[in-house]
Amino acid sequence: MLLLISPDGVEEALACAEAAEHLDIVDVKKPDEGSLGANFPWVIREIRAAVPADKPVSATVGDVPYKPGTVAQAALGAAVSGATYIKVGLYGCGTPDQAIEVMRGVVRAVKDFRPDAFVVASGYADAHRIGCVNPLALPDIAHRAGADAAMLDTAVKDGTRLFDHVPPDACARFVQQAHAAGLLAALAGSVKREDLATLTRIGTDIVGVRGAVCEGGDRDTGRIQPRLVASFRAEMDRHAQEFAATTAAR
Ligand SMILES: O=C[C@H](O)COP(=O)(O)O
Repeated sequence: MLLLISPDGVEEALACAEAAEHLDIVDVKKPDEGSLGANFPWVIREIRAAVPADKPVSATVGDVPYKPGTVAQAALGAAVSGATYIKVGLYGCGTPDQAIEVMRGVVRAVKDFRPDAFVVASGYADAHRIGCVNPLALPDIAHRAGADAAMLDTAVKDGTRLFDHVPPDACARFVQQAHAAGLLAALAGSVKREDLATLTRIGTDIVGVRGAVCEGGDRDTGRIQPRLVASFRAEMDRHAQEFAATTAAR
């Protein structure tokens, strides 16, 4: 399982760079603009320059409206700024057809510019709270749009977590459907260390975190700490080893 960490700016990206050996993807975000809030192009550029070259930089395009042209142009902006993972939160899409239309525009805009870029279609585990597309439709949406991964996060950061809204069995189906479509499955949403056993068992490819690696576990007032990134990674590795041993013993 890959570890994606979401800094809110250059200072936290430097903390990620310090912990680079423990993480896989640095995900530029602007949390005060929403769960998948988009940061400025110059911040993406500065973070790309600050993070070791072998670590991919991801950028969120925002909690986007159902405006396919606007979103495609924003996604290209993230790619031009140096992100190679482009994440789109389909906040304003009420139906799978709307979400596919938005994602098709993003895939074309990004891949025309950079064919090896990795496009992530993200829905929200707590979609029922904001009236957006069913989270379990994301693998099919991502597949039909030509994206590379389907993701879930939570829209409302009020302490509720991924599994409060989409229980482990449903997340397992999400992962299976993504894999059946040839996609990676990424899961996030106030994930904590105690969720790692389940995320490992169900075959999650990428886990996204912020709060869990911030001081005090607080994604808003805490700052990302390299030592928390290292200990989160150690816990991931422990679960991966335990899971491998259990599977081998069967
Ligand atoms: O993409 C991952 C998100 O930044 C998750 O943030 P969170 O762990 O604070 O919910």
